[in-house]
Amino acid sequence: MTTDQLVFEIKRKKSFLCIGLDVDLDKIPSFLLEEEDPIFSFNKGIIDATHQYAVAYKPNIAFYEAYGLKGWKSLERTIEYLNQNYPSIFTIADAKRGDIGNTASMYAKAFLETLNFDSITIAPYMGRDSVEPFLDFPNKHAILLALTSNEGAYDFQTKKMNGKFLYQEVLETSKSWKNSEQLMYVVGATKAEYFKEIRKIVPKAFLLVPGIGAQGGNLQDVCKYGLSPDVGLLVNSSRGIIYASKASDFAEAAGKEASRLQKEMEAILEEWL
Ligand SMILES: O=C(O)c1cc(=O)[nH]c(=O)n1[C@@H]1O[C@H](COP(=O)(O)O)[C@@H](O)[C@H]1O
Repeated sequence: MTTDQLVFEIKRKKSFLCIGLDVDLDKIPSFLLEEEDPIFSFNKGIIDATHQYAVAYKPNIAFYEAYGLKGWKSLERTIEYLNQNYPSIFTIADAKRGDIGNTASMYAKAFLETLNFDSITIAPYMGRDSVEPFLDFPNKHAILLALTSNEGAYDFQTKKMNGKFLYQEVLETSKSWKNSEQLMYVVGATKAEYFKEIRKIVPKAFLLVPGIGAQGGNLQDVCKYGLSPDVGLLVNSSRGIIYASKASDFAEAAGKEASRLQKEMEAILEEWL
């Protein structure tokens, strides 16, 4: 999907909500465990109940790899279901990959071609050749970890290098890479005080913002300085939506929580656009 198409969908749906499909078999309703593919059944329920409120879905690959071949099959079915039934939804493989060039090319093929996601999250610390293979695919995107939502973000990302924070160096340097217009960046909602500086470096780029809900980040704080002229935000919630209820009404409860966030986003967009 092109960035323009994503912006169009955000304006059409009045939403920049991304829903994280981080499925844990210990947390889904027990009746689903009797199904042939409980993870896919859960995802299908969540997607069907929330798609009108969201513009993106982000399965975190760890939650599928944890279940071996079966988990990988569930991931494959989930992305196929999204691509076939909701082709205007932006899809993110939250895989946090990063390796030397020829290996990066195979990761890119795996997620952007074989599984056919629109984008993938990437750890940028191996540098240019570890990222550029993901940008060789037209209309696909690499989402670089810039300033992450976790406490450990302060271990390296806010350390100074050449007088700049490491996350600033990631943002600035990556702008010079081939096809850099296909880059997006992860910035945690728990780091809202950094958005003003970040927008000075990447005024237009899309930011994927996890950390609202379960991690305590706040949508209003993110939007204060995080919005770009064309919105430029995808705000993710995983546990806060998909486990809104752990009973048989899980899909309905997820729909309600997604709708609540969409309405909050609509009010923000009305003022912004
Ligand atoms: O790349 C990510 O999506 C990510 C980056 C980051 O800085 N923090 C972060 O929480 N994430 C992911 O975003 C999701 C957050 O989930 P919840 O805290 O349940 O909403 C998880 O899949 C995390 O792995």
